[in-house]
Amino acid sequence: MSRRVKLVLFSSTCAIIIYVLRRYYRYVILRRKSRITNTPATLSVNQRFYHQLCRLLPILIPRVRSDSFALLAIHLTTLMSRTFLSISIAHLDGAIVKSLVQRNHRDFLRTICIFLLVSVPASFINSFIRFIESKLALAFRTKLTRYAYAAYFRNQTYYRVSNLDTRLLTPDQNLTDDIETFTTTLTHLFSQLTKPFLDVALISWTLVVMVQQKQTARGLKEVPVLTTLVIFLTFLALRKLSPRFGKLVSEEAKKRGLLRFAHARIITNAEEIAFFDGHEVEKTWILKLYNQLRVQTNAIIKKKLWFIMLEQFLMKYFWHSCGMVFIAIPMLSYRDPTPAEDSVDESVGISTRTEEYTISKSLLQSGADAVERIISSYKEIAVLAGYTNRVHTMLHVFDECANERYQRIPVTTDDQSIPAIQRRILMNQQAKGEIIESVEDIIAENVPIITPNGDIIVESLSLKITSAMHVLITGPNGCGKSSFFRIIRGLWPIHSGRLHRPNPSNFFLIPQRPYMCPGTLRDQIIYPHTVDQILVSDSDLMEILNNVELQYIVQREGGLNVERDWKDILSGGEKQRLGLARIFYHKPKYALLDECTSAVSADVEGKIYERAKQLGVTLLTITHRPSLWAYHTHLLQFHGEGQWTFDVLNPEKLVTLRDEKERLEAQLAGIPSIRRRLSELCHLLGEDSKKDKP
Ligand SMILES: Nc1ncnc2c1ncn2[C@@H]1O[C@H](COP(=O)(O)OP(=O)(O)OP(=O)(O)O)[C@@H](O)[C@H]1O
Repeated sequence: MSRRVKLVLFSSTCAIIIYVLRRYYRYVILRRKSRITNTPATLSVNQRFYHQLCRLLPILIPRVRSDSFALLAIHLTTLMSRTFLSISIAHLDGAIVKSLVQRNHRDFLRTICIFLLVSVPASFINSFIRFIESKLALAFRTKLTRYAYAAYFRNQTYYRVSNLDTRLLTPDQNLTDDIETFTTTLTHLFSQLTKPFLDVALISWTLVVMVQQKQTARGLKEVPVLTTLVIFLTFLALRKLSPRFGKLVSEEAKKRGLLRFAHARIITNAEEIAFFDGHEVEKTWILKLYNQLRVQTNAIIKKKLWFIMLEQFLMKYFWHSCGMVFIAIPMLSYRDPTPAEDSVDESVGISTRTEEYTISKSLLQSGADAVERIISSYKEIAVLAGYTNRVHTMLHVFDECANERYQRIPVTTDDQSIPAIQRRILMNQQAKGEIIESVEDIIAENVPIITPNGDIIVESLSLKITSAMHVLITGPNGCGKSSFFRIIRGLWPIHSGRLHRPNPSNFFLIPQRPYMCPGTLRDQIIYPHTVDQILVSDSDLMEILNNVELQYIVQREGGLNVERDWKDILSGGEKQRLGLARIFYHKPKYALLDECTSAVSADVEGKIYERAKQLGVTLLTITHRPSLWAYHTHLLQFHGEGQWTFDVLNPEKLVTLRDEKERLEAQLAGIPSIRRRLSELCHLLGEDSKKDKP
């Protein structure tokens, strides 16, 4: 090896080592910084990205004997065969040119025929690569979607993610678009990168073999070193100047999700918006979100413009010039033939050199294309980093929420006037209350009711509800009645104290606006059971509908098996009664009734309550309706500002108190008109009112 080559090799190695060390140092500093500030590190191609990707890959390829692994193996084999085909096509190219220069008709026809024969599998393989790439992307997507759905529907994560945690603004988008884009980008990159790497390896090998066969040509040995150096320097320049595509596309995806969420909200609340004529407000809001998305997309387009320009200059024109120089070195340094060699037929020498030139040019061209693809996929890798982060964060948040570790926008507070328990919540510390599963009773021992935002509604609640009690829950708006249900059903965490309660399956909530699931009328009654889990016959279902005075609906809609958009075709009262029918099907230990009869007539309401009590269901009812007092034995009253009382309910006493309250209210309502009349009389008589005299 000459001194010049050694020097070039040494300086290239030093440059690579310095580069790797600098990258590592930057990663360590970034990690430390993100730990201190509790913020995620920047979204770029770094150790964090590799770490996240490595955690996702086992989900995509769980076992060697999985369909995704088989597809991956087929894909890799196909990519390899295409590389071999490219090399043989380059050799065939050279042979065609050689036969042309030699004017050898037979060889020319033979090589053309071989070329045509090779092009048949080559075309098939090209199309097959796309086919297998799509299949692989679909297999990855299916695996990841199934995994994510399992996590999303575990331990009420779907509720916790939206209500108790603020990290995922649009989980619907994470579960659909993000997973799809992540898997397609990953699969595409696999093809984009595997083939060029194979190409570079095999082409370099072929070129090195050719170089070794041409020991006589000066300058040939430096070509591989110089090529590597040019490629490395180009990579460094592009790496340094590349915008942060990962962060940009991740932001874009977030904004797209918010826009979609706003559209979904309009569809859900279309009737209310139409009644209010609220379209202008909604349009302004939607346009604002769209504009935010437009600005972000525009920023990406602009950044891409100059970056692609730079890429094109370096990898197309600069490399082309370098390639021509490298090919020219051995050609120009070709020494004159010795007298012995002179005897060889000169036309054979020229044709061989032309063949070698064509092969080298073709191979160098393919090699350059391959390296160009590797380097330009840096952009795509950055995009992949953005989506990897979104998918990884989604799964991480699902996991944390399932294990009751929530995060809202973190607030660091030393304000001593804030109660310690609230400070803990604001600083995202884990709930410390204790839940003990009991057989029958609900016993709360100093349990506070605290919203996910950390607002303390009730500081400490202690009571015992047995299955023989039917509890009426009343109080002003926002005092914590529904929150009490959320606490005993386990939707909200308990931050201190102790709660004994039966297994959550013993509770059944009927809200004011019951959820109508997609499916048949039968599905509505048995929800959340499916037809495979059904416990009763059709005649029992008719009996259930009879209990809520809804049997006519079967005839009206055309049977139990008919599918409708039940949310739209039933009236408010019918929906409430259908919701109540679920109690008669499931017969839970505790029915949590949250103003669920507000649109039901009093006589039907009474019948439903009586029937439910006969079935042995314990009723916990939130209501403002006095007509329901008669069906309850105890009263839990929230008075607001954290005050509450729990006592035996005496309906007669309550009726008397209510009558007195209504009488006083009526008297007070009359006072302004009495005052007005009095001042008129004073004016007519020209006298002062006695009331004004001291
Ligand atoms: N998911 C949530 N995140 C944060 N705060 C919430 C959440 N849900 C309810 N709250 C707050 O908790 C407080 C109590 O709400 P809750 O629904 O228990 O009231 P309520 O007594 O049932 O009122 P109403 O009679 O109006 O239904 C309210 O101030 C409300 O703003």
